Formats: sequence, C-alpha cells, structure tokens
Amino acid sequence: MIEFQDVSYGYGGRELLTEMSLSLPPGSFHFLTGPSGAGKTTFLKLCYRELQASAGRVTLFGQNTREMGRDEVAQLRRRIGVVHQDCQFLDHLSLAENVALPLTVADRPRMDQDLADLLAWVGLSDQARSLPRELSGGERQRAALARAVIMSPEVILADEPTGNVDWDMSLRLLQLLIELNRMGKTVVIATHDLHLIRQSKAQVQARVLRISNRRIQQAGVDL
Ligand SMILES: Nc1ncnc2c1ncn2[C@@H]1O[C@H](COP(=O)(O)OP(=O)(O)OP(=O)(O)O)[C@@H](O)[C@H]1O
Repeated sequence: MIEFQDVSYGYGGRELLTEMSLSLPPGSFHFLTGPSGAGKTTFLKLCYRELQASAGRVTLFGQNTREMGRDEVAQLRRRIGVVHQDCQFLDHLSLAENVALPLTVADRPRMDQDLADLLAWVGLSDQARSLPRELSGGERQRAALARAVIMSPEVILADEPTGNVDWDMSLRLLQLLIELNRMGKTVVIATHDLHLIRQSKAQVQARVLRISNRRIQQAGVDL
C-alpha cells in the first residue's frame, strides 16, 4: 500500500532521512517513533506526497508518486486521511462544518446522518455547533480525527494525535484509531509516547518504526 525504496529526503541540501526501504501492507498498524526533529512529520509527508523524495521511489497504492499529475495527487489524497499535529480549523465554521469540509472541497454531497454518526463515534455530538475556539484540546484532536476519516480513506496517518491531551484522552484516541484499523484501515501513528505504544499491544498487532540517525528501522517489541 505504501512502499519506500531507498528513499532519501533533505531540506535545503542537508539530508534528514537516508535510504529508507520499507513496506506498509494494507490493514497494518504502525507506530512511528524517534526523537524530536528526527523526521517523523517529514516521513508522513512523504507518505501522502506532500513532499517528494530527493532520491529513491515512493509507491502509493501501486503508483510511483513521482509520475503522478495534479489530478492523480488529488485523488490519492482522498484515499489518505491525515491528522495533522497542529489540528487547525476554520474559526468561523462550526465543528460539524469543519469536519465536513473535505466533502465540500471534493464537491461531494454531505449526508447529515453520516456526519451525525461520525460525530457520535468520536463523542462530539453535543459540540457539533460549537466554534473551534470553544473546544478543549481533546475535543479538537477528536474533531481532527473525524475530519481525517470523513472521506472514508483507506489509510490514516496521525501525527502526534495525542499531543497535549491527558492520559485518559490519549487512550480514547488510541481506541478510535484501533477501531479504524479493525475496519480494515491502514494506520500509522507518529508519537513520542512509549506508554501509548505499550498500551496498544494487548489490542492490536502493532509494529514499531523508529527513526534514528537519519534511518528508519523496525524497533524491537520490548520498548
Ligand atoms: N520546511 C522545512 N524547511 C526546513 N527544515 C525543515 C522543514 N520542516 C522541517 N524541517 C526540519 O527537519 C527536521 C525534522 O522535522 P520533522 O518535523 O520532520 O521532525 P519530527 O520528528 O516530526 O519532530 P517533532 O517530534 O518535534 O514533531 C527538523 O530539524 C526541522 O527543523
């Protein structure tokens, strides 16, 4: 589903990630760890073709990303839901409108019942009409997750989805991501939180990728 072959990437001529080769099969569940600044967000950006590899080949859904035109990239993005680290929303739109925004942008009809079901799933039915500034950190994170999955993507990439929330909320978010995986979605979660990774082990067959010294490796199970 997502394949990297000898992929390198750098900013401003300085190499950050070197010769990464890996394959994320459909339906897999991966954590991505590594120190701050190691390149986790950069790696995720390569996975949804926000960035292009400086060298090597990234293949998404069987297609070489280097050969994709603008329309193909747009189609690709609909198959990948991204929960961004900073979860930004449009301030003047309600939570429900923000969550439904990808449908509007893609010119797809908005099914009110589906939206209501999605908000109920993330526990935000009561906040549907709230403005983003009225939401707590945990509510924002759950809204960002709902927005990432509203197009029914096959892959979910979550960048520190439990940053700035307490442990109970982290577990709740993890639970939602595990549920998505049980529905067959491929999930990648970038996180610093090793407790969260340990916590997941009883429930999901998670693999751990670690970026260290510019390289990505499968980490051992005993974190
Ligand atoms: N657009 C950019 N231009 C130049 N350098 C960048 C850019 N984006 C990121 N970097 C640098 O690349 C390095 C990796 O950044 P990245 O955000 O991928 O790391 P990260 O592992 O996700 O970090 P964190 O855990 O702190 O979020 C950092 O040193 C960062 O300053």
